[in-house]
Amino acid sequence: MSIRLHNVEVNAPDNKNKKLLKQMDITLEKGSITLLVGHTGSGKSTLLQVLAGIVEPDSGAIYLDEQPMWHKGKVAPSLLLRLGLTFQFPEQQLFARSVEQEFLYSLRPYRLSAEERERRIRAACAEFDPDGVFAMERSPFSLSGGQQRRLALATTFAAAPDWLLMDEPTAGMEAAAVGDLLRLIRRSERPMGGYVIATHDLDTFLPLADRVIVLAGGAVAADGTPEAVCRRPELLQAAGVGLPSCAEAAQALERIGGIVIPPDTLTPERAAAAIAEALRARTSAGAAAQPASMAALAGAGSPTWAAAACGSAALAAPAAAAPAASPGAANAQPHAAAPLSPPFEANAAIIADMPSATPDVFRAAPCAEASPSSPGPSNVQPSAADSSVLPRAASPLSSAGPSGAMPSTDTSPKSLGAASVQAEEDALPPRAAWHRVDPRAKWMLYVLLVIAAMLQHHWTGLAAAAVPVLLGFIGLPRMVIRGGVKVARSFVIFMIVSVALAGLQISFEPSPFTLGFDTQRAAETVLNVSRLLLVVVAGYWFAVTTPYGQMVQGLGWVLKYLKKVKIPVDSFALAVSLIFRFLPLILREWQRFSTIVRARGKASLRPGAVRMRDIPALVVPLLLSLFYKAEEMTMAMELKRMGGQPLTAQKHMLNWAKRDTVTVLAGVVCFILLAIWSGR
Ligand SMILES: Nc1ncnc2c1ncn2[C@@H]1O[C@H](COP(=O)(O)OP(=O)(O)OP(=O)(O)O)[C@@H](O)[C@H]1O
Repeated sequence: MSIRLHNVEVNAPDNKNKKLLKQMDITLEKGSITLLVGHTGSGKSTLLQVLAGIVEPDSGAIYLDEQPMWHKGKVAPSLLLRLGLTFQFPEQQLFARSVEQEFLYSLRPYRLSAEERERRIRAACAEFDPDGVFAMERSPFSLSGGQQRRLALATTFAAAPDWLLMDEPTAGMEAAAVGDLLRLIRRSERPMGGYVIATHDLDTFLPLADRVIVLAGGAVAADGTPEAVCRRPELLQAAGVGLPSCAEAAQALERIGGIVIPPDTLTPERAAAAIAEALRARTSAGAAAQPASMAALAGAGSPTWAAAACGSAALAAPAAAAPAASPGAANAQPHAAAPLSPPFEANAAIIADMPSATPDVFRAAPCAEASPSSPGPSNVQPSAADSSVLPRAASPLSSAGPSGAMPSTDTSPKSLGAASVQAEEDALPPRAAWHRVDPRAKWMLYVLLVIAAMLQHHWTGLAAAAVPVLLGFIGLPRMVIRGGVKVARSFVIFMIVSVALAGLQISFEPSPFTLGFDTQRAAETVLNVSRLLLVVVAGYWFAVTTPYGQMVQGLGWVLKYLKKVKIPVDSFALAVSLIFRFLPLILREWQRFSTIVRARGKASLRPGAVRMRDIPALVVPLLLSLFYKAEEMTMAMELKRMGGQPLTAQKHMLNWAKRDTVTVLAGVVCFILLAIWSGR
């Protein structure tokens, strides 16, 4: 079973001109372990969410076993059941009242027998909870961060999906837990799918992987075996990834000790073997510079594994340097004499084709090193030794067809640098014009429009009052407008219930009782509640166009005149601004829960939707988030006051401009017109 992405592109939800993923053409073959690496913000999590059927591509298509994943904005549950995603932060995916409920929520879509469920929970706990902290009745929120990460992994592993997609699985985990996870991945057979792991932890995962996809600015910058990618350290560095420790140590060894070993010895054991072999070759060639090299190596604080590997061979080496006389010693030439030993030149040439080549190129690379025609010794990059050191599944790349081809992106370090600068520019949030307006002007506009709306007693007046409010949303990101529609939709349900109750007439005479509906009273209620709806929409506009700090300052400024007459306005300002701040928070929490329901509950829903039956479960995490946020805000407020400057006095941060005067004047004109209208 394969996952295939064909020309997949994903736009930022709030800015369709910003591409989070560009032209992704990737095939992940079954049995494979693929790493997604890249600078922070390069698109790893987004790609994982696309693979998991959580984010729908804006263009292109994704196939699971050649079946299109998305159909009319949804993914079929049968496909979702084959995909398991662990999120970057465990708190993004845990929500239940107890550890047991977490497991049951993940396993429910699989409709297992009670015994099988029990067996899987026990097996997962045995793997991920060696200390026995997962008491079934315990709240997941009482676990430490690392324990939460283990629980998140345990619930996903218990579901045993074909494809395990893990976002930074080792973040916040101690070494022992990382070791447990690696053992589990190595041990598990995965005939139907594979692993895709987004990570910055190259040391841990490179030795395990079959394939590494390097992302930069939302595009594939390099794609190949771990060894092939390590042989192009400049690509990794240009993509902002950094090098695994072994590759760094190999560079240091060459720089300081003049000892060349391949940069793709991915484990300490392989690196040590390569160093020992290089030293043996040098000794046998009569080279004499080793003691000096070793002293330099030790003085430079090189990794202890390198020093240990050099150990006795170094002491036995002759004192005088000698040119590499035999072909077997070619790899031991000092860097100054030969910047790249012959095998490295060969590799560089092969991998220089990487961007436009198929993954076959990367498979070919290790073989090229061992080619009999190669002037270098086979011990430089022991491809045969690779498999003996780290047994792994047959490389999925060996069967990669044209669909696995990499996009013909220019991945020279220079262009990657340019791509990351471009990506940073793209990442700047779109500045809606309203964000630049002084919050005091927005407060005044808001108050004027709300009072004008409340003055209206007829539908025409209310419709006229709605016009300036709705005009305020022009130019705001689509995501914000969608959020507003959601708020309004919930309010409309409240309206329908209110109107139905207001119009309902129950009379008990004559007996038993008669049921009627007073349309006039219902119509009055519709008008009243619609006025309220307009106030809510205006409040939402104000909240989404005003950063929190500005809102508090603006409100403080409005209220400071009351303060002069000894009215305590600080707490009022805080309370009002918190209410505004919580609206977007609730929307965000809703989005998070929708993601959990689709990823863990395997619900075939459109992004942003939540099943009715999951709503009770949403209440607890929502309240918790609100409490956390409130606590954070309280602390921030306290800190701000520590300088002895109350919030309401921060007027100097605000800057009144001509556009603010125009905004207030426009509000005054609207207010006067609407007030006249309401009096007709
Ligand atoms: N909902 C969103 N709206 C706008 N931009 C977004 C959204 N989600 C992600 N992005 C942007 O998309 C880019 C890729 O984000 P993503 O989380 O995929 O990166 P990443 O490689 O996983 O980063 P990290 O290593 O820090 O987790 C970032 O620039 C991020 O700011």
